[in-house]
Amino acid sequence: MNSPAKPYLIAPSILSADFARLGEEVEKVLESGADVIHFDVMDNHYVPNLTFGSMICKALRDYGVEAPIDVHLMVSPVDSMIEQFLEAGASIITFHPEASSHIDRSLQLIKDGGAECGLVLNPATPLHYLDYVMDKVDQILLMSVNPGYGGQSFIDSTLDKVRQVRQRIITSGRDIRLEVDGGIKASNIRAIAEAGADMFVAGSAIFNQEDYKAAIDEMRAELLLANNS
Ligand SMILES: O=C(CO)[C@@H](O)[C@H](O)COP(=O)(O)O
Ligand SMILES: [Fe+2]
Repeated sequence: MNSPAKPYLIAPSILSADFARLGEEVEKVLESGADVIHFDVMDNHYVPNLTFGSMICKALRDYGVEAPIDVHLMVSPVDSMIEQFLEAGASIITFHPEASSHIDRSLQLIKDGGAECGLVLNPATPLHYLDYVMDKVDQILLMSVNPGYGGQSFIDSTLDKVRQVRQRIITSGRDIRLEVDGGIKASNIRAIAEAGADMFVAGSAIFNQEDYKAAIDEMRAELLLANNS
């Protein structure tokens, strides 16, 4: 059985939003039914692209955004960025284990700062990174594209990985969210949910549409059809 323990969460990635109007974009996507704001931090070192830092996260909080902000750190090293994002009001912070020298310490740093913590595994990153942290993580993020850019195609081998991680979560007996990120759209979200995911990042499939609500509603309709029994 692949049944997730929590309702499905849709997390638009602001990487595909209009940065010149970021506050309005975030407001609009939340009004359109988004559950969480996914915040992609890239450093032109761990990944070959550069986005935004903690000041933008703080600016969104100051603008009045109260929804959970899910910070996906694609940076190396990670610990100084974790501290900055804790101060900036991040709700969830995930990082790539190969970008941290001391994975357990980085996870504990996030927890001690009052945020939820998790690891991100790239398409070719093995699951063994999860072996000794299942008692600690609140969330596991499986990348379904290679990190660095929005608008890429979903890598199908992720589905098997999702099934395997769902089994690990069930075995752990803990309530750990399983998030998938990259190339998600209405046409594939149901299969990803049926494999065991319960949190879905979508950037281009939402922000590249005229009507954000229609895009999110279409994804929710597909999720309602997901058969997890
Ligand atoms: O972390 C990343 C890319 O590195 C993602 O969060 C993307 O921003 C998702 O964008 P789409 O694939 O949905 O357009
Ligand atoms: Fe992301």
